[in-house]
Amino acid sequence: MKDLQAYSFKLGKLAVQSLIEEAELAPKPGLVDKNSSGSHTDMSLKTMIKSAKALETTFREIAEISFNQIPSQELREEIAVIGRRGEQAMFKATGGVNTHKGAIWALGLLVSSAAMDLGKSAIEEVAVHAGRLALFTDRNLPAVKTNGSCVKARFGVDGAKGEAEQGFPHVRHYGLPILYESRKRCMNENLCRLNVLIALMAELNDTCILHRGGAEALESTKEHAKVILKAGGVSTSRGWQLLEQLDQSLCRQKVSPGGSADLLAATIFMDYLDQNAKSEFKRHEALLI
Ligand SMILES: CC(C)(COP(=O)(O)OP(=O)(O)OC[C@H]1O[C@@H](n2cnc3c(N)ncnc32)[C@H](O[C@H]2O[C@H](COP(=O)(O)OP(=O)(O)OP(=O)(O)O)[C@@H](O)[C@H]2O)[C@@H]1O)[C@@H](O)C(=O)NCCC(=O)NCCS
Ligand SMILES: Nc1ncnc2[nH]cnc12
Repeated sequence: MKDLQAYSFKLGKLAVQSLIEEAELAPKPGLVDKNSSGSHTDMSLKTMIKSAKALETTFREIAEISFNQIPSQELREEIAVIGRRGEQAMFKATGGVNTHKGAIWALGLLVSSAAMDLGKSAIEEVAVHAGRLALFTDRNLPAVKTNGSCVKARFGVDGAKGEAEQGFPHVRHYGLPILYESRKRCMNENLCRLNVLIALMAELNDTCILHRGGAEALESTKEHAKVILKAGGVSTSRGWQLLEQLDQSLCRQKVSPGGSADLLAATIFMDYLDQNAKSEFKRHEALLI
């Protein structure tokens, strides 16, 4: 019982910390960061931080209810209730602004999965189990039109739901690998995380970009992000210059890669889980010597 409470508390803190670190990271093209509000007129870094902090209870409750469970219909619907309460807490904290809806979804599922076995699984498995949970239908989902549902119907993309149901492939195949590869190249952590964002933007069918800018904006954003990666990433002077140009271009179009920002937060969270598991393993090894 003590383990459960301590681990749930930790997961809640790590999820919030990941959201705050994502929000602060700068310069992020079109997004809110510590330098500017990007393409947004209704949010600032202050709003993002307030929103993130208001979600700690949500993540902790999701962790508590997921302890010792396996992905199931019942658990899926239980965390949906908590997740929707989290959305209300977010709207209350931000005065009605949608800062973190996609992040509540992604991190909620990942927290649930991490809590199922108290951190004994490798992070790959955490993402895959989160996907299994997402595959259960939430029978209480209110039938409301969302930006995501309209865009998915119009452009035939998977969106946030599909990303989760497939076990977060963009986090596993792009986010985490580029984070590790950038660290090997001895970049500072800021640059490593900016590279993660760019790698996600190069591949993701972000429904936020599609909603505000259509298919043309999505394609040009992906292409521009790919050129940054080809230039060696944001740590090269050419890559940095291209990053600044991308920011200017997205702000001019009032387009924002909110889905990529959520998956950056998910990547940061998964990396913290991994570091946590490794330090626990070392602690056990030391006890055995
Ligand atoms: C399954 C849900 C995610 C709902 O799905 P739906 O398809 O209805 O999607 P949306 O309501 O539109 O929200 C999805 C948000 O996910 C982010 N996102 C976008 N593309 C992707 C992608 N390819 N992969 C992963 N994630 C993606 C994105 O969130 C960020 O942007 C938000 C702002 O977006 P936007 O809606 O465009 O902005 P608004 O201000 O509202 O409008 P405009 O200003 O542009 O006019 C911001 O919040 C970021 O987080 C998408 O917005 C899920 O939410 C659901 O079913 N929840 C119910 C509860 C539940 O089951 N919870 C369980 C786990 S806790
Ligand atoms: N930093 C950010 N700016 C705008 N929208 C976001 N959604 C998630 N993170 C965001």
